[in-house]
Amino acid sequence: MSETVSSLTKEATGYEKEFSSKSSRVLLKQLMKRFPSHEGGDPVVAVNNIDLEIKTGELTTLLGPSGCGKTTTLRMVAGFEIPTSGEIYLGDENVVTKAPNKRDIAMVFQSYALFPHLSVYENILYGLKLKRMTKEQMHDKASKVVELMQLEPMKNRFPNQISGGQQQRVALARAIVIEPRVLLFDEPLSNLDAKLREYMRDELRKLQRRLGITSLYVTHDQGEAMAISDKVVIMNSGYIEQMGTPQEIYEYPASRFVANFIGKSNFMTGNIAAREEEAYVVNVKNESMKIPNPGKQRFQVGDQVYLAVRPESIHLTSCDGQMAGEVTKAVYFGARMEYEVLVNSETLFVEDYNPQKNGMFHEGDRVNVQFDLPSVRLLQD
Ligand SMILES: Nc1ncnc2c1ncn2[C@@H]1O[C@H](COP(=O)(O)OP(=O)(O)OP(=O)(O)O)[C@@H](O)[C@H]1O
Repeated sequence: MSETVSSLTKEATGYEKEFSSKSSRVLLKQLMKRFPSHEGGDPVVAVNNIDLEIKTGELTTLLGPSGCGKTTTLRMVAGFEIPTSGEIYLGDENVVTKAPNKRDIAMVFQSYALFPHLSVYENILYGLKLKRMTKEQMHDKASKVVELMQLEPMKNRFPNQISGGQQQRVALARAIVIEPRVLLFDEPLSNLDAKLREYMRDELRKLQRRLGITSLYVTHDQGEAMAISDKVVIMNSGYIEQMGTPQEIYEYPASRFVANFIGKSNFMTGNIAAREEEAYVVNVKNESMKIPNPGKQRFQVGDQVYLAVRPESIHLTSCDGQMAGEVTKAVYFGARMEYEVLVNSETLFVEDYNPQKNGMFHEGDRVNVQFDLPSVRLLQD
């Protein structure tokens, strides 16, 4: 493992200067993919008229449950799948009709897809053979990437003689050596164990930032998406549910689907009782709560809404609170406590990240529940 954990991104090698001028934005316009049904039923709409822009140098992640259309979108950008309709721009050029190898894109796969009969160095050199270059230029570029990715000690080994993490670094080196305009990642870390995965995730992000490569990344792992992305795109049944920075998506989810997909959330139903300049008054069961309005929502009096409350935005106290409840479950995790609390016949999930200071409660305890009102979100669906 020592070779694997040596940093991918040591001091600048000068390579990044050559690279950065090649980056460019990706624009998807009304992109759609419909697959014919295999069993004579309705066709499958895998991607449903999506619009998406990935700015130059940004890393955007497609995140969503299995079957939501992430991989199909990525494959259309790569040119492996032909869209039913819509446009794909790389820079200012619509590349929809271009073959994959003419798009100036490189892809990193979950399976690494290295050539087993070629050494690490030959694998990296391989992509350059398709370019019009002298041997000297090819070796110059390959050597720079070997240095950048710290693959020198293993450059003469074959893929089966290095670890999974090292193989993925070679796959990444092979992708960046051709200096593509755009880098595509299809669940690149899924085959690695949890610790290495986290390490590689951070290294990959550092490298991507340093080289400024416009990147589109597919994962179903929300932690990975939050950690590496400039923007996260949440997909659901072929649609884009929401896109934004990780913080926007977490703090301002646009729907219950997003609030539940990124992190956990409690949902309580309520009715808008009054609208004030800076807040909504919402009736929840027999209580009334004043929720500060962050300015993005427009509800009318009488509207039914869902109050989305993150588990860490609910505090338990033995003193004053907004509602009374009973602890039905209490689990100690050291750095945090997790509780289930029965309030007005609904169970709320609560996390306390400072239990030593805030005090611990036990199953059966009567508690008062305090909501951190500025972080409560009102959602319509
Ligand atoms: N070649 C195909 N023929 C028919 N249907 C397909 C084909 N490829 C994908 N689909 C369907 O299109 C939908 C989207 O699939 P896609 O692989 O893009 O989802 P995904 O979000 O990447 O899922 P996962 O996380 O499981 O890889 C699914 O319903 C899938 O069954």
